[in-house]
Amino acid sequence: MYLLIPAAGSGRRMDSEWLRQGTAQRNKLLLNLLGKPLLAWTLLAAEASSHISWIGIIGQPIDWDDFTTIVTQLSFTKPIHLIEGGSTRQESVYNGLQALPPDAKHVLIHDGARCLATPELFDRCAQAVLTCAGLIAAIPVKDTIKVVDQEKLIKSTPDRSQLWAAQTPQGFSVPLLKKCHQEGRRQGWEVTDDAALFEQCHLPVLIVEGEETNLKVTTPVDLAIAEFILTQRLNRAV
Ligand SMILES: Nc1ccn([C@@H]2O[C@H](COP(=O)(O)OP(=O)(O)OP(=O)(O)O)[C@@H](O)[C@H]2O)c(=O)n1
Ligand SMILES: C[C@](O)(CO)[C@H](O)COP(=O)(O)O
Repeated sequence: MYLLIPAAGSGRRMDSEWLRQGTAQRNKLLLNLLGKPLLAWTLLAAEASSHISWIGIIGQPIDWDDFTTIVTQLSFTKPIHLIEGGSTRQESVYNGLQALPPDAKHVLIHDGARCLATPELFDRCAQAVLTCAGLIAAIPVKDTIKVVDQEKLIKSTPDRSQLWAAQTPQGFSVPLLKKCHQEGRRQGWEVTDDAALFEQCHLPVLIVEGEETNLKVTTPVDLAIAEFILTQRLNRAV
């Protein structure tokens, strides 16, 4: 199974003081999490998955030396390719799709920032994508969600039983996802995940049970929570 890891973001929602960590401002995926860069944890889970056989890291060229160091230090056995990212996640994934080998039939896409996804989740998604056109890992929403207008007045309260929080991995048939991305570019659609392009093209996307711990490190609080979860996990493994 082919895996693309978008890792070309700028981490605007991560406080800039945190991003500096005493040096120049850098990609949040290079932040230290229990002695390793955040991205290393994501890659370790992909390496441990029994279904992933090819990994493409989509990054900005300025980070490539750091990414190469991570890969070298962790002695990965799977082939890892560096692909140039774009100015949005959508553009980065588009570039990733163009860089897949021509024989790639299915692909998983997983945010570098979701560094707590387990190898089992990768495997579950990799198996399921062989039987459907598109899927995403997701979990039921725990909060009551409000739709709000510009004046911060509540407009409605959607039925929670129909709400799921989207995660990654997201998996797709490569030719279909390429077509959806092309259509999105043609029509100027701006989306925050790949499933949204499938939806806009009226293609079905299946939900695969995600993981509550599979959070996306977006703000400093997320980094603290990730550290806590990872510590618990590592202690349990001892
Ligand atoms: N131009 C971009 C923007 C984002 N990403 C990646 O998409 C994933 C999800 O994005 P997010 O967490 O929002 O990361 P950032 O864009 O870095 O954060 P922010 O939105 O706070 O700036 C991350 O792994 C990020 O590196 C990417 O590959 N290319
Ligand atoms: C793909 C994603 O992780 C699903 O939750 C998410 O949409 C990434 O982008 P975001 O802008 O941080 O929501």
